[in-house]
Amino acid sequence: MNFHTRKWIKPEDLNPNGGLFGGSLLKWIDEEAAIYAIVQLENPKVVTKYMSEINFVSSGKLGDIIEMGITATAFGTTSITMCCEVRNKITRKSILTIDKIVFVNINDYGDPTPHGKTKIKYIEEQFAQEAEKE
Ligand SMILES: CC(=O)SCCNC(=O)CCNC(=O)[C@H](O)C(C)(C)COP(=O)(O)OP(=O)(O)OC[C@H]1O[C@@H](n2cnc3c(N)ncnc32)[C@H](O)[C@@H]1OP(=O)(O)O
Repeated sequence: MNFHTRKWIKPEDLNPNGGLFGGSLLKWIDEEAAIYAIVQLENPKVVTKYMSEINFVSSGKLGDIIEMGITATAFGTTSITMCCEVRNKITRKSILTIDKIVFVNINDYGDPTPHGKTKIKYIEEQFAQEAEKE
């Protein structure tokens, strides 16, 4: 799993007890998963359909640097399924895991639409292929 996006935990991200607010984390994950799905399916119109159990493994605190990792585990006809882990960038301690996040590829009317993708696209491979064509 590649960990791309990093966040620096700031005062506005905390809950009243001083730990990282779970709602903030989920908002970041939903956006991260949306971006991942948009890139993989090559369509900006994707929606969150389903999230499995969310395991808040350990808490984040003020000043922590965390990183989010998402990877595709299955490509359906109109859907893409991903798993997610958030961890402390310095200690590598796991903060959260989600086994299954499903996004659906939609058309202009909001209806599920086949995306035609079957495997993970790696940006490096795409650049290499484009360079070969030139
Ligand atoms: C990034 C964001 O903030 S998006 C905002 C939050 N999300 C939303 O507002 C989405 C609201 N939901 C919807 O609009 C609709 O439910 C839709 C368009 C996503 C799907 O409509 P549905 O009628 O359920 O579609 P349908 O039954 O054809 O299923 C579509 C795909 O989702 C999958 N799916 C449906 N329900 C589930 C579920 N509970 N769990 C896992 N996958 C599911 C199906 O298997 C199908 O995948 P496939 O084509 O790869 O086999």
